[in-house]
Amino acid sequence: MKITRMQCYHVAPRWMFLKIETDAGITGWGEPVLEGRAHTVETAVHELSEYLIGKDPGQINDLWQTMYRGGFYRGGPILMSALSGIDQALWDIKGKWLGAPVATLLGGQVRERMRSYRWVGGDRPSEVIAGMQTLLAQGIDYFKLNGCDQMAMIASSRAIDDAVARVAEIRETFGHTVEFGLDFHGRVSMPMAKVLIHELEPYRPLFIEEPVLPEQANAYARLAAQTHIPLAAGERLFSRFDFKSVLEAGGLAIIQPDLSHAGGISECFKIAAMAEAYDVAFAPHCPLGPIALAACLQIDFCCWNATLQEHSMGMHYNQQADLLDYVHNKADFMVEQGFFKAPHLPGLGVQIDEDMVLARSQQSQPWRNPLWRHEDGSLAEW
Ligand SMILES: O=C(O)[C@H](O)[C@@H](O)[C@@H](O)[C@H](O)CO
Ligand SMILES: [Mg+2]
Repeated sequence: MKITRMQCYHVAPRWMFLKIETDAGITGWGEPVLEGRAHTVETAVHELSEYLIGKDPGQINDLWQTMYRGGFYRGGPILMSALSGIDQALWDIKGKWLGAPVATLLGGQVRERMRSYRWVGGDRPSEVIAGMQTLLAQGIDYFKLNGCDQMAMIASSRAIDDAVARVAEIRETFGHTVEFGLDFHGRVSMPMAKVLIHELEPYRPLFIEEPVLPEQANAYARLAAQTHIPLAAGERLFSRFDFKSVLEAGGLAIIQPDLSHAGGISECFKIAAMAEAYDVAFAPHCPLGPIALAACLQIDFCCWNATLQEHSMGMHYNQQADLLDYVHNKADFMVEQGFFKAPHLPGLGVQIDEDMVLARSQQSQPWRNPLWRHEDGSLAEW
């Protein structure tokens, strides 16, 4: 079998799908996207395609190493997002060719279902209680919300109190009938993370995500030493080599690589194994589309330390389209009592509505995250 064509499709809300075609008539789908930089990633996919057109798609390991090492420069969000989506599509082809889900090819299932969690509130967390009440009525009791609004390097006690009050209200309203992660989203400086984490300790959130920016990853161990709250990060780390230093330094209880940014199925399967050696849980980041989620689920069902799966159903970014709009086999991705079922179809297990992708790709607008400013006019971390 040989790869004959690779084509990217930009679709609402902010995703990009890659279709890889072969001379055997088998196609594979991937999601090589970096939110807000889709066109840059598309160019990287096009450049990497020079290593793939005419090659055997089944040679995933060699194609991965060639794409990673062949261009001298390696790693980082753009190149690794391009590589990730290509890797996903190659595994989709391999599974379809062999008639098995990717999880089966990677050694088979270690669980019967996978715990998921649902976003509530938006970029500036609001209506969290109402959102949780609505979803709790549907049997969903695991959530994630942004833990704070923008936060100055030395924040006011009012800003700290606002963040803590939101969490206190969750516990006052629901007690411990709900679990929730707090995403600091890299908005908080190290000094303020110490203060916020200390103030949040009594409310026992399930985890605190990106307590500081990835550039401050050396602070995770110090922050962990002051709290019992599990710390999580990883959506802005892009390979085994990024995770290696973080795992060695310690501090993270949960790592959250994104299968569309951190090297795809091939790389994240290895990252999960590295984390297991350090007794660290694996919880793939996935605020993206259905192909990215399908890739995550393949890894979730064959990695013992996979614990929590993010998804974007009803997420605040999903304007003009929601998670399953481009999918034929929607039922395979429905969350039941908070859990995903095991994938059963060959490959990634997602059947893409190509007509809809083609139609919507004609009208898609580029997505950009907002630029936030502090009250003094300086740029704020979003
Ligand atoms: O945890 C999450 O989902 C993420 O922090 C998410 O909010 C961001 O990654 C966003 O997708 C960036 O454009
Ligand atoms: Mg996050």
